[in-house]
Amino acid sequence: MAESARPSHPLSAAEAWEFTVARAKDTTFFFDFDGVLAPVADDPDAVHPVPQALDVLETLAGLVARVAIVSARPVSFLQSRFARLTHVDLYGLYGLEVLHEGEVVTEPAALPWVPAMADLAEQARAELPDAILVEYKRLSVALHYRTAPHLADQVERWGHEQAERLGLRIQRGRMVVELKPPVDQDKGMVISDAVLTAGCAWYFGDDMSDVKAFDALRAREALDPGFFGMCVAVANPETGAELSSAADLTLESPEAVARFLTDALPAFRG
Ligand SMILES: O=P(O)(O)OC[C@H]1O[C@H](O[C@H]2O[C@H](CO)[C@@H](O)[C@H](O)[C@H]2O)[C@H](O)[C@@H](O)[C@@H]1O
Repeated sequence: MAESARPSHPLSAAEAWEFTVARAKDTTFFFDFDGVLAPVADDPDAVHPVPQALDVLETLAGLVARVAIVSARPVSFLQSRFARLTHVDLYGLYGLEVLHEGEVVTEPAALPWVPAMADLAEQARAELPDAILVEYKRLSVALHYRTAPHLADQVERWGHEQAERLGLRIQRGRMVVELKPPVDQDKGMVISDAVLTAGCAWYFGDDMSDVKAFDALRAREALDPGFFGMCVAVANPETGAELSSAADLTLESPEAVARFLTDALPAFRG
């Protein structure tokens, strides 16, 4: 098929698919994990991707240049959830970790922060109310108030004090405050690097950290008139409005994401 000019935004899903299919081998698909491939639940450890997502990601990876999951979860967690996907790349902890040739590679500048993060997780468990779920992720600590939303301000205050004391950065998310090392890495930087040689990329996200990934696609489009970026939001009651307003398209749920991709597969096969 002859290469057509990049479609302009706003555009319909059908227009976006048509353009993408025509340059499939030059296209990367990026997915956030929680809220995009997996439904949100009270316990972060109990979360699994929707089964239909596993099949469609693996199939898609055989049809396009690359499929990658870009998550705030550690790579080890993603591996446990996507063990049977052999052609999907994994970025963890906002890109501080990447799975490369079967090995987890960690950003060296972040490594000295491991002991401080372990101590911080212990301190959080000791000082915050029991209703706050403390998730230790080796290079960050997430403080979850989903089951105790009335404690949001207290968690926010505590997080700020610790960030100031230790020189950490704060990332807010859906009913969560996360403390991270002061290392320049975020989903926007992951996407900027990863699309340097791509002609087309899609990003599916639902949370505040995904806005930077959307911005990275927009910035790439502004630099390169040949590049096409498609930003897809997944609806939710917390950050949904902000994500939707920055997106080209909004889907209702992780199940809808899997359906949306599955429905597009026949077009890739001509
Ligand atoms: O970048 P992501 O893969 O989307 O990770 C963002 C955060 O996701 C997880 O928290 C969210 O999902 C939990 C499980 O459904 C939910 O309980 C919580 O309220 C959400 O914020 C994860 O636990 C965090 O570490 C990530 O930062």
